[in-house]
Amino acid sequence: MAFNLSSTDYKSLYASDSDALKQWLPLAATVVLICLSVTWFGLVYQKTKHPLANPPHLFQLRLFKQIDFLRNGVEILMQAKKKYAGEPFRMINELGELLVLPPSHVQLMRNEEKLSFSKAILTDFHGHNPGFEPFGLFAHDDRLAQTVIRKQLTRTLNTVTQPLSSETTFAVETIFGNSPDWKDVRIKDSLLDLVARISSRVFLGDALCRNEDWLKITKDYTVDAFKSATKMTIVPYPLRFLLRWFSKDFALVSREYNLAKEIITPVIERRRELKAEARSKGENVPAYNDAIDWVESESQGRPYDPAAFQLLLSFAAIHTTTDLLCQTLLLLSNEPELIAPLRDEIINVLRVEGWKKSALFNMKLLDSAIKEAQRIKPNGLTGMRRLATQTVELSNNITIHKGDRVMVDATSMLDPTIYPEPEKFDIYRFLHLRERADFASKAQLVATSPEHLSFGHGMHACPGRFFAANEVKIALCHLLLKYDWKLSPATASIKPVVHGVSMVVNPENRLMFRRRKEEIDLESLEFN
Ligand code: HEM
Repeated sequence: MAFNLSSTDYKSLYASDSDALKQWLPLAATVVLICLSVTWFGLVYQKTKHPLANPPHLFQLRLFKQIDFLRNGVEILMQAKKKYAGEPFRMINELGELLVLPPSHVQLMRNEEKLSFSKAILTDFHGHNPGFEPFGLFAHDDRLAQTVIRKQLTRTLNTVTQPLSSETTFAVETIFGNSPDWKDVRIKDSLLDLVARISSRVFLGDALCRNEDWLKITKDYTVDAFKSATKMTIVPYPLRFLLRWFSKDFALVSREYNLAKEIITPVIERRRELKAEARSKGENVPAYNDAIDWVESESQGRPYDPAAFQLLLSFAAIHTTTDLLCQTLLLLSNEPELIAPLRDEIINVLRVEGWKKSALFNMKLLDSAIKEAQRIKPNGLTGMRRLATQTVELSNNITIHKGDRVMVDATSMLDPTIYPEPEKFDIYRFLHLRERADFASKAQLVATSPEHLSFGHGMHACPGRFFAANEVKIALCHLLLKYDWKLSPATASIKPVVHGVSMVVNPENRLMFRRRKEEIDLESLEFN
């Protein structure tokens, strides 16, 4: 999952809540002055020997470096990478201090149990606060969510193709309509709606996936939680408790969490009743093919928080998948001649195989195009976020101290020695790389490697990537066969919005589309 916000979100991040804080300013100023000196000395004289790439000036607040990083992160990272060639270095990013390991260290740290992804998320998203329960669940020792995704969702992927495709039919028609005339749309909004609807079909079943209140929460929670969490991070530690009481963003996150509970709890209670009733009558216990049921069975009666579980899925899945789908469609609309070979492949495969398990696997050019879209705009230039839960000695004498936040330099995805002409969107790139013995195992969309870190790598590599890959492919089958696409004249550039070293599709980008007659009826295809 990539944890990114749009430019609009960042603007409001620094704008709101100032009124409530004004009355606390005298106290704040005193505490800040004390923090300031402590922070500076703390930052510069660290226990670690790794150099700090962007140290604050004498008595400069770390907050200013964090804001500076949001604006100039790419430059700071690239200069540090050059200066400390191949060596680890520290950097102040928007969340605080970070140890950046060079790409050569990916294999050393990928399966290190003392480097925890979920604890990093728990810390960065302040998961102990009310409304932030999903992040607590994320980092729970029993790893319930990770297990449900690995054991249930991924293993039964072929059984969700049918609901995914059926819901895509409904969602695409609702969102894009059937007009043969060209229309213009802010594409990210439309695709966010599409992904929210079809993911919710699999996560919550058919009773809730068209519930507008839920659809709003599943889209908004991630953005609002991210905003509040970042705000919490940039406020000095001793003042954070004030945000909990006075921040409107915090109140919003709590409201969304409570509303999610109100929506989900009755459905779960009803299902539990129906199951108990069936058991008592000795009848077949009703089963549902969705994440509500999977987590019920995986938890084996242990108490867990269903709303937190669903919001965790929303957080991990909705914006990340939207960004990838949107990036792929933008790049294709920028060069519409690339759409024809993809359509041909989709038609040829579906005509022979229908929606059978192997069909999506056999759309190899589509797979390559999506992976290439992900490579050309990685979700960040650093990856594999980790928190050291204990001190770790990597085998090359690098010490990572307990409590260190660690990431890896992920710029390999744009490295011309690995990917010639890295700025070129070559939809055949990974298809051809499948034929190279040294790259064959790394060339599929779901494969992770040090050369392509968009889904991370190692023991914490994204467990939802198999589902995300299928979902993006199914969505593209519908979107490419049913519509023509081109850039809107209102879209001067499809460059992403960059904050720090994170990159997201520009939410202002617009596309034009018109209904075309699809060569095959996607609704009438066989599923088995
Ligand atoms: C294009 C879509 C997606 C992208 C780009 C993405 C990316 C990532 C990344 C980069 C990580 C961290 C991996 C690491 O650091 O090694 C991650 C972890 C994770 N992702 Fe995804 N993700 C996507 C979709 C999904 C979906 C659909 C789900 C759920 C169904 C999901 C669930 C998770 C979970 C639970 C983790 C934590 C794994 C752990 O704690 O070990 N992701 N994802």
